[in-house]
Amino acid sequence: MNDTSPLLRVHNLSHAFGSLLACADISFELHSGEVLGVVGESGSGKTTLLNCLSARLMPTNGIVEYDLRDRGLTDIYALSEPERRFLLRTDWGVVMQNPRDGLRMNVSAGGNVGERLMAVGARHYGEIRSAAEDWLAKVEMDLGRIDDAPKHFSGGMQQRLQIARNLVTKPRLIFMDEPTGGLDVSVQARLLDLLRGLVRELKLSAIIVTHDLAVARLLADRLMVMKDGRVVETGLTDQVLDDPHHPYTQLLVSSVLQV
Ligand SMILES: Nc1ncnc2c1ncn2[C@@H]1O[C@H](COP(=O)(O)OP(=O)(O)OP(=O)(O)O)[C@@H](O)[C@H]1O
Repeated sequence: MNDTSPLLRVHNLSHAFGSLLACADISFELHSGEVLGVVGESGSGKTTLLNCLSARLMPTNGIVEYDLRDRGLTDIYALSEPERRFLLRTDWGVVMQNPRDGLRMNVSAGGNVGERLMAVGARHYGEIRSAAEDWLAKVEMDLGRIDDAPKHFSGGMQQRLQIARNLVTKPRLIFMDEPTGGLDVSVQARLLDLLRGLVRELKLSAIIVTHDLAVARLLADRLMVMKDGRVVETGLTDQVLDDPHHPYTQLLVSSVLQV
C-alpha cells in the first residue's frame, strides 16, 4: 500500500428508502489522518450516508471500499457479516449521538471499555483493567466511577465513556454522528476540546456528521455539504465556511451568522 492510497474510497453511493432517495451518487476518498465533516440540514441524508459508509446499511447502489490491514482496499459489503462486525469493533469506531445506542447501559464503565479489548483477544484481567483505567483517565472520567454502570452517568460522561470504548482498540477510522448533539453548551465545548485533542494525538481519520457548523469548523479538515441527499459542495473547511460557493452553503453559513 503506498502513501497515496485512500483509507476509504466511495464510488457512486446511493441509498433509497422505497421511492425516497436519501443519498444520491456520492463519491469521495478519505485519506489517512484526515477528518471529513458532513454537514447539511435535517433530512439531507447525512445519517443515511454515515450508516452506509460504516457497514451498517447496505447501499442500494455503489461501492464502499476500505483499506483492510491484511488485504488492502476491499468492498466492505463483500465481507461476511462476522468480518464486518469485527471491523466495526476493532479497526473502526462508531460514536453515536445517543450514548444509549453505543454503550451497554447496565455494564460497568470499565466493562464497557474492557469488552472491546476482549473482542480483539485480550484475556489478562489485570491488563484489561489497567487499559480501561488509562482510557477513562484519557477521557477525563473520575476513576472512582469505573465500577458504576453508565445508566447512572450524566449525558456528557456517557459520551466520554462511549469515546473511550471506541478508541481503546486503537481504530484507524472513527465515524461520529452528531457527537455533541443533545448536550449543554458548556459540556459540548469540553467534549469538543477532548475530541479534537484525541483526533490529533492518535492521528485518527474520522467522518463526522453534524448540522452544527461550529463543530465542523473545530474538528474537520474538509467538508462535504449535503442537500436533499446530494453533495452540493466540498472543500477545505475554512474555504467552504469562509467563501461558500453553492447558494445552499451560503444560506447555511449566513443562517448561523445571523443567530
Ligand atoms: N429508516 C428509514 N425509512 C424511511 N425513510 C428514512 C429512514 N431513515 C431516514 N429516512 C429518510 O431519509 C431522508 C434522509 O434522512 P437522514 O436521517 O439520513 O438525514 P439527516 O441529514 O441525517 O437528518 P437528521 O439530522 O435529522 O438526522 C429523510 O427524508 C428521512 O426521513
